[in-house]
Amino acid sequence: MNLQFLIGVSLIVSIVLVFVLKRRRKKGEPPLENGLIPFLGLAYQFSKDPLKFLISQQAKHGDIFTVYLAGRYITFIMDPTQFQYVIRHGKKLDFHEFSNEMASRTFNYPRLSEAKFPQLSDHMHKIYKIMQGKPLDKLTDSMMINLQHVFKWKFSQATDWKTEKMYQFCCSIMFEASFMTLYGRDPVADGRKVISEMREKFTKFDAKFPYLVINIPIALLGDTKNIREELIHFFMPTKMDKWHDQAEVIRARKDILEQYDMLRDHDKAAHHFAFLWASVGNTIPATFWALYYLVRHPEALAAVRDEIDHLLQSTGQKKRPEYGIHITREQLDSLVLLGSAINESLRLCSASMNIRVVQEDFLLELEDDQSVSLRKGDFVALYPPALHKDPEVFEDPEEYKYDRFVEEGKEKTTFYKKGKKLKNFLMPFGSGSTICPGRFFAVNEIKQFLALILIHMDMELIDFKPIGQDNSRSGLGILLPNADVAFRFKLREFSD
Ligand code: HEM
Repeated sequence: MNLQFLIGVSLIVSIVLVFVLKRRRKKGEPPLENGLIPFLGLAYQFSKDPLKFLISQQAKHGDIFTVYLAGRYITFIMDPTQFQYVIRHGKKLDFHEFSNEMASRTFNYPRLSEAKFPQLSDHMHKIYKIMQGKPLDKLTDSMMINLQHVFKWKFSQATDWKTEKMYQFCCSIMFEASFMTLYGRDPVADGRKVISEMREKFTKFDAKFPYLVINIPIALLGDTKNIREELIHFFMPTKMDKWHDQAEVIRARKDILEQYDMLRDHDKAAHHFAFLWASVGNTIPATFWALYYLVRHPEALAAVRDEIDHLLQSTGQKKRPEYGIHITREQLDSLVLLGSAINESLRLCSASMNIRVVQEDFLLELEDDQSVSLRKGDFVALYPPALHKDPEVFEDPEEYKYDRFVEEGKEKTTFYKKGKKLKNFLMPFGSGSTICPGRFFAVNEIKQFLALILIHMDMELIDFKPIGQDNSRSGLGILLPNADVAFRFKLREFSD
């Protein structure tokens, strides 16, 4: 038998199998697209350009449809006026099962099963409150101090133009300052060297993160397994015990993890590593896009800088080279133009898919007496980029408008679809009970970074060629740029 014959036979068998075994749509269920390739279904078409693919399915089937993607049936709800009906069904549409499995596999700790680790998941979620409300003030103040340490160390000499790659630049500053704010530092070892080693390994791990999430065996991902182990080892309890000035949220996580004898030191360290990923994995690219768009749009940069300069004046602070700026959380909140510029860049670069797993067969009731039958084990997904790029909600959605989220000097929160005011119009942080617990801190960090750099630096792009987005982590959070971009900066002249 020759090879061509064998390939031909397997192809025919696969097509017959797909046809015989393919799922059929039942009454009340959404339109179904199985695709032709066994197991993969339409995964290839989806991964090439998720937004384009989903919009084409929407044009074909309407706002709700089910697609077979890499072994999973996923029902997409495309109409944002219906999102709240999915979000409020926390029990029948659960996220934790999915995230727990995915996170334990990706970061290499045992699954948080109730039988083995009673209430561990609950305890961990309660701790997230320490990143909101009053405790956020302390975290924010500490970030400001650490950011200024890094700025002073890196830029005191930048009196002449200095050129750097912008993503690298944002990554090194945000990684170091966020790490020190959350985890503190070892007072004896050369903290800066340790953090920079960790950042290099983190960047390598992060590049493979999307493959781990979709369950590609780590053995096929080159050196990733060793790098992950090295990263986990940074957080072994014996090492962390030596670090001073840890944030309350990290101390509380350590205390909780210590209460579970079934967890090995390695497992505890892996949990800390997972939290590190959550805290910088999206914040770094989000910071990059926020800075990139501002530097690319000088009128936006000037307006935002003006707002910050006014705040400094009104609080009696002067821009001085010694980096002693203090901006409280309330003052950060009052910077509406800066907040709007950040929201606008999040609108353009965030691609976090909100996924829920259907816990039992049930009828999901939607607005206007609509309903849809869902099957146990299927996924339900909201894909915010379709909302973020919807011209009915955001006029000229491909354009960067730094003041899109400002109205009469205040934050604008009124956006409409089909004449209805949307409850969820910007969703970079997920939604409902699983919404990102670090979102307020994240926005504050980015504001602080931008405020400091606008106060202290003049900046210009060197590469004017517009950059695109790397779609490989589409569905997982903030997209990375598909290339880094050179820019130059120097210290602004300070006057009395
Ligand atoms: C721009 C920056 C950030 C973005 C876009 C982002 C986005 C997200 C998203 C989409 C989720 C999943 C929520 C869901 O699917 O419903 C999430 C979860 C999470 N985020 Fe963030 N995040 C950011 C920054 C942060 C920061 C700074 C921290 C901590 C300091 C943090 C901590 C977490 C944690 C711990 C979870 C998991 C929550 C759970 O266990 O349910 N995030 N984030």
